[in-house]
Amino acid sequence: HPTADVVALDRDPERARLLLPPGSPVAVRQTPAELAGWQPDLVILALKPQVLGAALAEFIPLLRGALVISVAAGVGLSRLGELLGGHRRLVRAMPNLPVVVGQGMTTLYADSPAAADVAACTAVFDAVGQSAWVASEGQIDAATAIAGSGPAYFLALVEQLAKAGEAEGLPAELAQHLASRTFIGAASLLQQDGRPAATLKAAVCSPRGTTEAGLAVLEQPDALPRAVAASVRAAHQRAVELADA
Ligand SMILES: NC(=O)C1=CN([C@@H]2O[C@H](COP(=O)(O)OP(=O)(O)OC[C@H]3O[C@@H](n4cnc5c(N)ncnc54)[C@H](OP(=O)(O)O)[C@@H]3O)[C@@H](O)[C@H]2O)C=CC1
Ligand SMILES: O=C(O)[C@@H]1CCC=N1
Repeated sequence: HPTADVVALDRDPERARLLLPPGSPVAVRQTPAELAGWQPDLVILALKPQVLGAALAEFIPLLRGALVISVAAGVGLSRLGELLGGHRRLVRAMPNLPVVVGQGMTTLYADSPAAADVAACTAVFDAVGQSAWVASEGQIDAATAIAGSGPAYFLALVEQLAKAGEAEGLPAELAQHLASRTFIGAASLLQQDGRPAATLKAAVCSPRGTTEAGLAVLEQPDALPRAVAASVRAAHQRAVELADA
């Protein structure tokens, strides 16, 4: 936000500065103690679930009065509240990696949040893509398995498509280029056209053509449908496990 004072805390401030664009007004500090006396309105905790338990105590003095957003996969509001000394103005967010190019999809949940807090969180995550609030905390873990981890699934498919292209006789570099441009093109089409994926998929299939032949294999119940369902189930399960990490 152009008028906000933004401070990034990172154990390695030099590395953090390298992530900021030249001339960025964001200040970088190493420890919460360096911000003693400052009362931020909004704090985003972007630590791994496994380190939250050990790391959060030193943040408690900084957070008084702040709206706190955690992006940690799996870690529930009740545990976050305990780790933050009973802090209650808490929101769970699950963004995804495309936030770095302004195309993120973030899922949000809080227990009975104030309207102003909903508006503040929505503004933060809409600035880097789109956001959606879910009705129950459990849905955040399911959304993590879809949108949080999802970019990696699609990128894994691009990898496999490129490998398959190579196996069919294309040069490796060309196969990679074809696979990634096809992925980007299909995603742009989905975005701009507005019709559901199933409808656009049907538009690619010429009667008795090549796509039908490919999909007949890919969409066998034991192939893509099973692999995707099992992968999402494993990611969802892992989010639930991380609650106790
Ligand atoms: N990657 C993704 O696409 C998404 C990740 N998330 C969530 O974001 C969080 C971060 O994940 P991710 O960015 O992938 O992980 P990273 O390991 O890249 O980032 C974790 C950061 O926390 C720092 N850190 C570790 N221990 C401490 C500590 N004790 N005190 C202060 N800082 C510490 C790490 O520093 P150092 O490198 O020095 O260890 C690192 O900068 C996780 O909770 C994850 O669930 C949510 C949505 C999507
Ligand atoms: O892999 C993870 O645990 C995190 C959460 C969603 C994406 N990355």
